[in-house]
Amino acid sequence: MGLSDERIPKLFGLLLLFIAVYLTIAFVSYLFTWKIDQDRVLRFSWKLLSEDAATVDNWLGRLGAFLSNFFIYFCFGVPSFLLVYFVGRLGLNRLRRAALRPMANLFVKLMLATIGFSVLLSFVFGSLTDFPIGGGIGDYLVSHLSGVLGGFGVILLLLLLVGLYLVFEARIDFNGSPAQIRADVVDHFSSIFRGKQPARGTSATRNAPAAAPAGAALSPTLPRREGNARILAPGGTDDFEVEGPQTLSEKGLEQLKGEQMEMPMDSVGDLTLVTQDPLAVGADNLLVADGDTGIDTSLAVTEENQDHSEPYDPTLDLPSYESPHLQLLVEFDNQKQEVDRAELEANKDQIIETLLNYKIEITKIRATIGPTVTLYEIVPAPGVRISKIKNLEDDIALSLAALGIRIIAPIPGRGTIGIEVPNKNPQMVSMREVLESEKFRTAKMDLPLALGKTIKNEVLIADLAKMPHLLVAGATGQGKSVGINSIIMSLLYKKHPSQVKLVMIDPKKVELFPYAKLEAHFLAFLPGQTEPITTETTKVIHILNSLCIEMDQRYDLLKKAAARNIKEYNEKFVARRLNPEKGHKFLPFIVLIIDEFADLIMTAGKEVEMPIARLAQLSRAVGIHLVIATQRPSVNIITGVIKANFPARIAYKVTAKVDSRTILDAGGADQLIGRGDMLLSNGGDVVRLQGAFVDTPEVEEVINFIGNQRGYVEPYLLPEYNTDEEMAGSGSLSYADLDDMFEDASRLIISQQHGSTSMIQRRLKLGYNRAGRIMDQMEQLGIVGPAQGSKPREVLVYDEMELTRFIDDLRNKG
Ligand SMILES: Nc1ncnc2c1ncn2[C@@H]1O[C@H](COP(=O)(O)OP(=O)(O)OP(=O)(O)O)[C@@H](O)[C@H]1O
Repeated sequence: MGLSDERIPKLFGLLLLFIAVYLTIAFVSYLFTWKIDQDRVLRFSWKLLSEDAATVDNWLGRLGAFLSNFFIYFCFGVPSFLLVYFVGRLGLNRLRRAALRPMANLFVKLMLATIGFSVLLSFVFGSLTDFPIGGGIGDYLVSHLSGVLGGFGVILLLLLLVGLYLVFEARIDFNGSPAQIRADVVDHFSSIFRGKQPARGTSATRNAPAAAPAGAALSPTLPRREGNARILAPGGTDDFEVEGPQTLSEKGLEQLKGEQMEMPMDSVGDLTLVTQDPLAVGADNLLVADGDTGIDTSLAVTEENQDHSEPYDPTLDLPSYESPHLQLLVEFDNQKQEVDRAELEANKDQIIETLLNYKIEITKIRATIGPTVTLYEIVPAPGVRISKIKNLEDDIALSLAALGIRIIAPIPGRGTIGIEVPNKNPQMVSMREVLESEKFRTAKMDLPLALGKTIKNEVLIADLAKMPHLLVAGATGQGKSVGINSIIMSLLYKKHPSQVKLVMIDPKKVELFPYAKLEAHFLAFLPGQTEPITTETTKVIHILNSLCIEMDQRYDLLKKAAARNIKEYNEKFVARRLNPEKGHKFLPFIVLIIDEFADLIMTAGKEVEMPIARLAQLSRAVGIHLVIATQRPSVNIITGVIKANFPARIAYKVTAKVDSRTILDAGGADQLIGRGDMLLSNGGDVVRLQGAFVDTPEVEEVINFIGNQRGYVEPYLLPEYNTDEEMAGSGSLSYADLDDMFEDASRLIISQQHGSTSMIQRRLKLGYNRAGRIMDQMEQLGIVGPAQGSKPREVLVYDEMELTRFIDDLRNKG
């Protein structure tokens, strides 16, 4: 029986945990038994282990006595406990199969701390006690240092070391008040011990964009080294000076010469952060600030229940639910793929030459190596106009003639030009590595999506809740289905079934089919629906309208709770300030996923388009978000109405520039290279990403893992949508019956969201009777609610497009 790869690190982890516990007990015991045991241990040394005659008092026997004496007496004294802590952490790390790199960092830090503390303890307490408090190493260093620096000098040295640590590692800003500085220091150390990335800088500056560390720089004036090609790992950055003075960054080259730079894929190494990435917009930039939800809550009646017992925990509905673990996903071993120095040089030369052909001189080229493409950022010579390069974009691309060249002229916010050239050996970005990344694991977003990696190898996590809807388009076979799966996987990995529900629509009946197994956990559908994934167009229309009703109902709940959005509402509910007996309930986010909406638009047109538009316009505040995908990026599918309501868009490779324009309002998607290479646009910024890859078997593993667990007894049902009722409402009314001013009056009422007859009278200069008749017609069509005495009527339609649909329907009925 062989052990699978997966189990070996776990076994190792368990062993390390055992060692950590063993050493802890032995060390604690040493504190009490050292005096009695020390003679015996020193007498026998390591022979103690085989000397049956020797007896010791250490709670863990001769081995315990030997090891604790070795570490505490001979080595580091009491700070030896820090090393035991490290062994424990390493054990946990192996057990969870997390990234190893942070462990190396932790080891270095703990080692330095151990030595530092042993010196400190020896120095301060060494002469006061017989106990080897700072250990042999601490005593040795203190005796030598005091000889050289004197006692006072040692104190100063220790203070200097502490100061250096606080300035360089903890990045404490000493400008703050003493309390603030203290809080930052405590924060820093506690985050180390909690195993988080230590907090750096002050609480005030911590959220500011990271300062850019210096990067590696290479000069093209250096001899070419083909044949002796230096290897650069993806994410590395290279500068080439074309002319002009050598820059300081030359130093970087000297340090890097002949070295092989490898970067772990789950982190952004120093090299990648040479500059604030001109293209890669971090997740924060993608987030749209919570806007006004349009609900006037000032008059709303708050139904607050003053029960301040334990907060409500929605996850207790399924208390034993276990989120899928990362081992269900495949770990790709592709860290070895690198970009060849010769490849970089050749591309650089070709770019310079091509530009020279067009009489464009440049002063500097910098290369940033991403997983799929390398970005060459060019600084044009003074006097060269960016517009000239922009105009020559197509010619330049043609001259460079490699598939997938994209020119960004200029890179937004910088006076430079970007040329992206595909790497010979593109690197796969696995779902597992993005989900495993610190960024995803610590993401505090409502609906985090791990989309892939930027040109700088940074994992990009976007919050769907803030997008707030996503349009995904691209030609067939370029990665759209994989992309949709990675979006769903992100949610499944991060969320409990009580927190998010998925409504899935799949007219092609293939892509989303496996998710049916999540029926009792993550899916939401209509009552009486036999297949949890909706495929038929008529059902799709029902489900979309049902979601509109769900949205309206949620708005009502929010209004009653005087909450502006789902977050505020749920916060109140969790704090038990809303009474469930009055209809309040915890509201999960709802994500509607439509894989291939082209077929729907083609067959049902406005009937599908309008509820999608209505949802997209209004559903954000109540936690309903849409992800719609198509492989037919033409204007009759991605209509103006759809586009206007989906600011966040993903484009995979398309065949023609016009398709790219249809999706993104910009070219570029036609120059992608496929296989998950994509552009993410969020209201203007376009970021190139290599999408995370997840294969169907992996998806199935995750689905089975969840599906085989106990789920809800009742699935999450959306409100009934009854077309008959709607028909009955307008049944007696035909288009011809409508008043000539009906449309104008309705538009007025909807735009003002104020259902008053006197307003129609006043604004449209109509008599009382006529205005009243129009109001009745509106009620019959369900545009406004019934009369409420002297109060204005409730307006039931939120936007004019919905009105257009009503009127079109009526007109078509004749
Ligand atoms: N992120 C990715 N990384 C690497 N390869 C990918 C990635 N995404 C897709 N591919 C490759 O491209 C192939 C097609 O991807 P996918 O099935 O997602 O395309 P699609 O656009 O959905 O196609 P269709 O429209 O026919 O369903 C995959 O089988 C895979 O080999």
